Amino acid sequence: MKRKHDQNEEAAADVPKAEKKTKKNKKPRDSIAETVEPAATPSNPPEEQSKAVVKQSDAVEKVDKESKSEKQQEKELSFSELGLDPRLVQAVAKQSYEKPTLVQRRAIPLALDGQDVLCKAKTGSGKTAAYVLPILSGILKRKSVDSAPSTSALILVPTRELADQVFKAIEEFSAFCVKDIQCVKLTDNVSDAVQKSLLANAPDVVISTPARAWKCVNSSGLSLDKLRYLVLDEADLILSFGYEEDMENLSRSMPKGVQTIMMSATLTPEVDTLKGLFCRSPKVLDLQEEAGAEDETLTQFVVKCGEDEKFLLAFLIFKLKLIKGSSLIFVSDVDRCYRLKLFFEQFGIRSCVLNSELPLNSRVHIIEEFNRNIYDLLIASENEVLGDEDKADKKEEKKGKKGDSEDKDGESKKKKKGPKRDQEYGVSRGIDFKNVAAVINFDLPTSASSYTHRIGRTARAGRTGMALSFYVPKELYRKHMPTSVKTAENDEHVLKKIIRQQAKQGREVKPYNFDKEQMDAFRYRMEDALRAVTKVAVREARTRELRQELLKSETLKRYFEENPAELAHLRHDGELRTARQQAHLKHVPEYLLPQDGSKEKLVNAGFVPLKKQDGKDRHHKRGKGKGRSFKVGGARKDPLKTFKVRRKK
Ligand SMILES: Nc1ncnc2c1ncn2[C@@H]1O[C@H](COP(=O)(O)OP(=O)(O)OP(=O)(O)O)[C@@H](O)[C@H]1O
Repeated sequence: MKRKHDQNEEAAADVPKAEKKTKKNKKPRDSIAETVEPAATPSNPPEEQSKAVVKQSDAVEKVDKESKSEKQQEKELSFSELGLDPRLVQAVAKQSYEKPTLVQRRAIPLALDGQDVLCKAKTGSGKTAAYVLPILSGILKRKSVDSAPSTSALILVPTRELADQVFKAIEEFSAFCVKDIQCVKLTDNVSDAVQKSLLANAPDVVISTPARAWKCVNSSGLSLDKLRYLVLDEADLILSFGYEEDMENLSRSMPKGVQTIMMSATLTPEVDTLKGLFCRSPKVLDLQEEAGAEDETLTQFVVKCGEDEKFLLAFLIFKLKLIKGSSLIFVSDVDRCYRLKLFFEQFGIRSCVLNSELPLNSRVHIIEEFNRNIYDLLIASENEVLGDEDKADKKEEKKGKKGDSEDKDGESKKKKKGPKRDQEYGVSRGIDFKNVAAVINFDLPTSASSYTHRIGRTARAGRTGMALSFYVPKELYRKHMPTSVKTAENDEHVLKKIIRQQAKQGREVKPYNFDKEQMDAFRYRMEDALRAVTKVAVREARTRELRQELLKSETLKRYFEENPAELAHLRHDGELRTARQQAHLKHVPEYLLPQDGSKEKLVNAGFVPLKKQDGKDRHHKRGKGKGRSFKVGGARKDPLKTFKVRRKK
């Protein structure tokens, strides 16, 4: 792919690096002192020297205080101080956003100033508002002097789900200027004629995936002549979704002087390529590090376990309700979604499934319902559609050939499977799942960047959250064939990359050990349930759900459009019942439960592991009836060290 790099751009891109270097190397006291007062030299008499030292330290303190208060002041900035249109500030207040987030404080003024911005900020940090608000503000300003309709902004996103989400955000932010902002998304399944008519009135903002956008530009449905803003949201993913050609075509159709804003959770070579195609000397905001560990609201754990133990752990965690709030469980492929759902069904644990096979309407509805806390458990698959992001990791880390070829193989297989599924689907990419207490990587992703995107679904916008990932060590891989997945072969290798990448961001991924003895008491139930979840049952479940969802999605679509209230009653977490039903598994007998009455939750994160193994045997077994019960000792303040389960009365 050709790049339009010019020297200016490269120089501009280097600026933040240089700034960072000076920031890192700068010892504030020394360097500030040098500029404030000359250092004592032999020519200065001793009293003068001591006066100078006193002066120096006074001055240093003053500057320190000033820079602290500047930072503090910046932190306390309100939306109304950012220079946005008052109608937008009003809409933001309606959303109950108290203060702008870091990315909003930094990006909004630059965007309002007309600068190209390339922004790297962590997932869930509020990037959508950071570009939507200044663009809407700019459009409103233009409209106050020129009301002629024209498409001013094109927002490109990698997935349909993300397009829906951005569309909703724009609807909300333009609540007080509805007449002045027309927004259209091109990702709905409508005929070309309908799409043309939507674009005929030159809506102010167009949201699309690159493929749709190019199709419309190419067919003259979408005119970019008056375009003033271009946004590439989730820029790191756009090329990995295979939109290279569309992006190149679009870049050639861009009029001069378009202001480009690129948002990304990671800065990959793909982002660099897009920067070359679309940006003029962008201001690069690397806010990932600046957000720093102090703002960290996410706790990350990894659990080493065998392939079947993943099912055992999941059963324990959800049957004993060890997580407070809703959880998003990631698995490696669509079959796995249904295997886990049917497994949960055996124990009466309700869950719903989200994957690329389901119709778009169902997917959107499932996400909406999940965000309304209707479901506690959502099982999602993503990898079978998106293997490509591994490339970025590999380019970055120049890994061994073996791993590469394996992944490429995997990729090509994945691509062959492609046509059946929606290539524009993406669960962990930019979708704003609200109030997710925990992300469970039931199957570890195949790359560190995928991990970043997955865990970004929790701990959003300052809320707390937890990520718990299972990984299978080499020696346990393929030791339980019915539950084995191919991706687990590289778990250890991927985990190393994940830990390294998280460490770069000042985040720690802590190992966590469950008490095997406690787990073993539940093992036979897990095995019973797994035996019932046969390949045939999984296949049937998959077909049945697809049939049901198609029915819900298509046949009922019009009805629900007319009766939106009824939509609330359409659930997606019903039992599929394709596996042998074992009623006894739905109840956990008392003798299996811990003896003490209640259970504590992990502070703010919602998760209470069974027991932390720290080498000391802190639990006391007690004989009781035919089963075992246990009491966990340890500090009460640390919920990681204790857990109690409420007995059924
Ligand atoms: N200033 C704010 N105050 C409170 N909540 C906010 C603020 N800005 C955004 N949010 C909320 O934070 C959540 C995450 O925002 P958003 O989806 O824009 O994040 P993001 O950085 O784009 O994440 P991702 O990289 O995963 O797409 C949303 O629910 C949004 O409503």
